[in-house]
Amino acid sequence: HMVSRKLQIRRSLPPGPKADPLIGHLRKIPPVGQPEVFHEWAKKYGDVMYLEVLGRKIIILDTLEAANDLLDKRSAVYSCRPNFVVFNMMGWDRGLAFIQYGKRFLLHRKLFQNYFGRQESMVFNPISYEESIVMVKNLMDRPKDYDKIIGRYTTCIVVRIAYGYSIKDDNDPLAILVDEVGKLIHNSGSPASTPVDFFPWLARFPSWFPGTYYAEYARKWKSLTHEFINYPFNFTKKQLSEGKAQPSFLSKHLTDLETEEIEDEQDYIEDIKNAAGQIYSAGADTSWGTLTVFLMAMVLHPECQTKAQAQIDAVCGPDRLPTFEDHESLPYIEYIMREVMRWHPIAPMGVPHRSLEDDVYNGMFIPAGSILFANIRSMGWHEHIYKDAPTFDPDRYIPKSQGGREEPYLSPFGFGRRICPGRFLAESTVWMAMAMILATCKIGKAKDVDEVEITPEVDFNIGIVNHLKPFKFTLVPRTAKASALVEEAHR
Ligand code: HEM
Repeated sequence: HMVSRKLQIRRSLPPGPKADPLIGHLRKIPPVGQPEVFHEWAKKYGDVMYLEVLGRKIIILDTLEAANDLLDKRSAVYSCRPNFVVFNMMGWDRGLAFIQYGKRFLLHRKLFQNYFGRQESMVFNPISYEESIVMVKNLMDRPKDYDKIIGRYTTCIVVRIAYGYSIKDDNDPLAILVDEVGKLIHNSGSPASTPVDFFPWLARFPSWFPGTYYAEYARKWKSLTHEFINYPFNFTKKQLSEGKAQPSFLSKHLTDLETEEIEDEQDYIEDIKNAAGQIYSAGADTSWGTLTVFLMAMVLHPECQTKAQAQIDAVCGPDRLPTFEDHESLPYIEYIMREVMRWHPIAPMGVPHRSLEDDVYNGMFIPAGSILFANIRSMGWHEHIYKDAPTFDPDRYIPKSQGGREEPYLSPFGFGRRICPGRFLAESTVWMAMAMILATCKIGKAKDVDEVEITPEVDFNIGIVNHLKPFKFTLVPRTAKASALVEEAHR
């Protein structure tokens, strides 16, 4: 009887490719290019696919409809996370992204939502504007350092917001910590090309794994994570006690403590400390990666750059730089941003959710404990929604009322109760950087020794957040006037 029931359940699981005994689909899942391969499979097996890897039940959602139906409309069931063993061992266990559904999750979620709501996030606009000027100034001076400069832009913003801390230069102790931790997070999914690195998110030690690679790795890095979370925390605490603290997420919550009744104050301080740490660990690399994709798009599509610059010139004229006030008047910049995020989302399969109860969807059985990935990358490839999907084409978002196709904005920020709480801040930082770069810089193809233009390859380092490998291009001030405006604003 048990066997027949098991068989019945198995039969009604979502379809998927045939699995190997014990290891399941492990050998079928490629180490890179997973979103692409899953999308191909989905054409054969359907929008909701079932895979099994080393005993873990995995569901891949290929359409926005399926992701919304489950992760959003049934969010009471689908808002937990898998146990991220490696990250927890490294000391990230109180960061919202990794917290399991429950009381602590609700607390952290509230902390983020109250501080980073749509309205609330507008308070950060002046920070993004200021930092974008520093960024273009540095880009003009040292274009070859573009990757570092853009990374510094996004880091400076989140660190100011989280701690009221201003990073001065590359030797700033916090800048160094951020670089170190970036490397750490990037390497934690894939120790080497072993079969475990099938998903950077789910890496863990299977019992047969040689040695104790992760355990050692995690131990080694735990103190660094600790330092990363504690160093700026202690800075702000000290500033507060000296009456010098700049407004920030942390200073607000530490100050509120003086008037609020909190049951376990020590524990609560741990929570706000880790939430502040999460602002910069979740907020910097993501926006950074997105902006390097933007640069790539501009190198490959000079026609889009020209169009954007014509719009900026028409709206801002020659005598001033773009500001957030221009957002409505510069729709083409908004379309470029949407298209960058659809073209190459830097978290192409988002962050996995875990289901808490058995469920049935369109006749398919989804067992409790399933790990669900929404293939955001492939959602941008559905030709019936995105015409010529592989092509970078910001015009696809032009409204119907203006003769356009009005294709929908494919939000890269995830779903349901886990949707990225920093999305409004992310959009404004990314938009500001794009507008400022387009207004003041000219991006082009680099030339090789024979004066032949180099067309860079779109090639990513794969991690939790994908990052374009360094590529060659040119960046110069658009005009002497643009350069002078930046110099002046920078002073
Ligand atoms: C372009 C930039 C960004 C992208 C593409 C991005 C994308 C995402 C995605 C896909 C998720 C997972 C959502 C899900 O599980 O369904 C997420 C979660 C999260 N993001 Fe972002 N994000 C960005 C910027 C930011 C910023 C600036 C912050 C800082 C406030 C932030 C804070 C977080 C946090 C705390 C979570 C975890 C939420 C949870 O587990 O409940 N993100 N983000």
